[in-house]
Amino acid sequence: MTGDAADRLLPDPKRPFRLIVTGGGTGGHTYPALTAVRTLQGRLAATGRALEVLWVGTADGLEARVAAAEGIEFATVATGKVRRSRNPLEIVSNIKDMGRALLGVIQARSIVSGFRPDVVLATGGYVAVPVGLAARMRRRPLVVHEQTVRLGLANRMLARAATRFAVSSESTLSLLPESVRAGAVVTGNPVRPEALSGRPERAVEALGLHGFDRSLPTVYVTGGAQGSQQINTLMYGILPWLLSHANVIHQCGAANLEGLRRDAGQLPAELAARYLLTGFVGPELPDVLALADVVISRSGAGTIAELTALGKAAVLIPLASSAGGEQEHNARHLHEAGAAVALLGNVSPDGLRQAVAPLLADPAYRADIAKRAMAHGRPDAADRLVDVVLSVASPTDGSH
Ligand SMILES: CC(=O)N[C@H]1[C@@H](OP(=O)(O)OP(=O)(O)OC[C@H]2O[C@@H](n3ccc(=O)[nH]c3=O)[C@H](O)[C@@H]2O)O[C@H](CO)[C@@H](O)[C@@H]1O
Repeated sequence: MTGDAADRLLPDPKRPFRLIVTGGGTGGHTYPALTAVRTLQGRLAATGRALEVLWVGTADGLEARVAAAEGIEFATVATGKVRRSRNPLEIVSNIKDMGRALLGVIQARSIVSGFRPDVVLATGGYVAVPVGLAARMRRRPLVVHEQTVRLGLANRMLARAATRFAVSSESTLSLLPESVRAGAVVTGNPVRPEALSGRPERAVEALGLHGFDRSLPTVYVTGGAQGSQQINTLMYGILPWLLSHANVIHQCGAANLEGLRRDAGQLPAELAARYLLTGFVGPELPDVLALADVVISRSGAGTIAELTALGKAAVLIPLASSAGGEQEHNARHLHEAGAAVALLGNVSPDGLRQAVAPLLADPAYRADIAKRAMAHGRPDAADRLVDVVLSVASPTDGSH
């Protein structure tokens, strides 16, 4: 949709567009929400219109910190976790949580009535449930977005309340109730715009990678936001070999950094010069991705969205216990399309070495996988989601 469409939806161009965004708990729910907000803001600004945003989340979730850092107004509601258990102790917790969930709905109703949003955008996590239900009760348009191929519990609960249900992958459509599927739309998973515009040289400067041998390929190893002990262990099984063929940036998770630093201290100096070990890659992430020729990674939804939007050759080692096996699904799906190399089941250091070696040795093979990966990317996912938000927008008439 263009700015013209936004004009049609908001007869009074001076009146700011009002959005309630809700979702959080983890980065997976938080960052796509933030990207959608920023994209909507940009689209409205292009037509000279302001955006008023209220983020409804939990005080201890990542979304509270992100909203504060971005200067987004923030409100909290009570949330309750729903467990499926017959354990008597858990039943007591469940009753308490149901009470909190009810309180959350009452609080959310009052927030929605007070803010009078043109649209409510929910991106998953427990907190999205009361806010989504309140949107329905107050008859405000509700857009629900699912990031992963499997439906999260919160989104399953909200599916029937949604005005439009947006998913990141075609394969999720069949999991939606039939009545919801008809109006569902595949947008992809919004990738923060800066992730797509990294520059290799900036990574070298910012991270002090002056010992890297630029005639060799660079491998970025990542275990997702928390790091992965499985990937760390595999890496230390192949590290001297890997460093004799490549430069390596290894994101190991903040909690694992100290222990691995001691092991890295054993590397010969000429190999150590080509190795950067870090707990978490912060604002340099886009530049690190730009520098990487090969990525060894978990297959969480956010990472997959970035790697495919950019077109990166990747070896994927899914987290076996991810909800509904979604990481395994992501990895297998790309592997079957020749768009990544997936290592499933019990992975050995030798298995990893055999998967990585041809990617390092053969730039044409690497480029082919990268090209196929890119065919799965949706760099315009945030724009598509914003299209959906604008298409359901209904100006409030003050009667709610
Ligand atoms: C352990 C777990 O429950 N994982 C889930 C979690 O993954 P998790 O949040 O770990 O992984 P995702 O791949 O979704 O997102 C990670 C995000 O953090 C960024 N990043 C990562 C490391 C780093 O050092 N710096 C950095 O900025 C990545 O670029 C990416 O944008 O939510 C995802 C849903 O979205 C799910 O698919 C995963 O199964």
